Amino acid sequence: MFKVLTRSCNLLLAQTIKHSTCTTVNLYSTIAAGALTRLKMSEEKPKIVFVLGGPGAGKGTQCAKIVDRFGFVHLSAGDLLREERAREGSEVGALIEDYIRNGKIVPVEVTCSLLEAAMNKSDKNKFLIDGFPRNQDNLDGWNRQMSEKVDFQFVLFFNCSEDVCVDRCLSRGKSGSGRSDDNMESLKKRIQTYNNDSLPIIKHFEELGKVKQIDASPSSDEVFSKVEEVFVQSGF
Ligand SMILES: Nc1ncnc2c1ncn2[C@@H]1O[C@H](COP(=O)(O)OP(=O)(O)O)[C@@H](O)[C@H]1O
Ligand SMILES: Nc1ccn([C@H]2C[C@H](O)[C@@H](COP(=O)(O)OP(=O)(O)O)O2)c(=O)n1
Repeated sequence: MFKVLTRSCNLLLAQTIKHSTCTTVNLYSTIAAGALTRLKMSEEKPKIVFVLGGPGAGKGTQCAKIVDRFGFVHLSAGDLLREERAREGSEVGALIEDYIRNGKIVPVEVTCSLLEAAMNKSDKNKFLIDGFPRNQDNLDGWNRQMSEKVDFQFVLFFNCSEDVCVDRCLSRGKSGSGRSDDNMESLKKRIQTYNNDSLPIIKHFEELGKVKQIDASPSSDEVFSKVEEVFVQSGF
């Protein structure tokens, strides 16, 4: 993401130009101009879209389609937490499992660091941040650690009734998601957390005029046609 290497190459090229013959200077100038353009592009802050909605609303499903159509990188906070939980030697694995199983939101220090590391690993400049920020702690941590480093675009909010969300999660569990929270007991807590902690965050972004709301109850292709409109209208 942040191309320090490009900067060094550029300096090297500038020094080479100083000590070269005229023809070589022209050649190197052209290369240097290219390097400069790349440097300028790489210095642009990454564009961020937050993707929110109830558990099972279809966030992951729609993100996969947005990646294919618009070239975003999909970073799911839940997936990153599950990966970290499964990583051998992780010091926070047990903590993550406890939070996930009980439908609670993992402290932001863990989640935000995983998100930042995943962004830094990528050479792309457009990110869908799925399932984050999910409570005030998530939002405050993001504002402290990341908001200055990114170019926030909007919140894509998949709105869906509780019954549809529950049905989708239970079917996902039955068809072998292997998730320790796709069961009725965890779901009750996840929905409570969503209503109490996540909806106020969506409301906060709404007050800032930053929410693009989509009805997530139709088929996934129908939902995506609305998503597509939002991204095209937003210049992607
Ligand atoms: N529009 C839709 N209609 C019916 N089922 C859907 C739709 N979108 C997603 N699903 C299914 O519902 C489940 C939850 O979707 P997922 O994208 O994993 O949701 P989330 O990321 O919001 O938890 C999955 O099994 C998925 O295949
Ligand atoms: N910002 C986040 C996102 C997810 N988590 C944890 C708690 C959530 O219940 C689980 C699962 O989240 P995920 O986004 O994968 O799934 P659902 O939207 O709930 O279907 O991960 C978290 O602690 N903090």
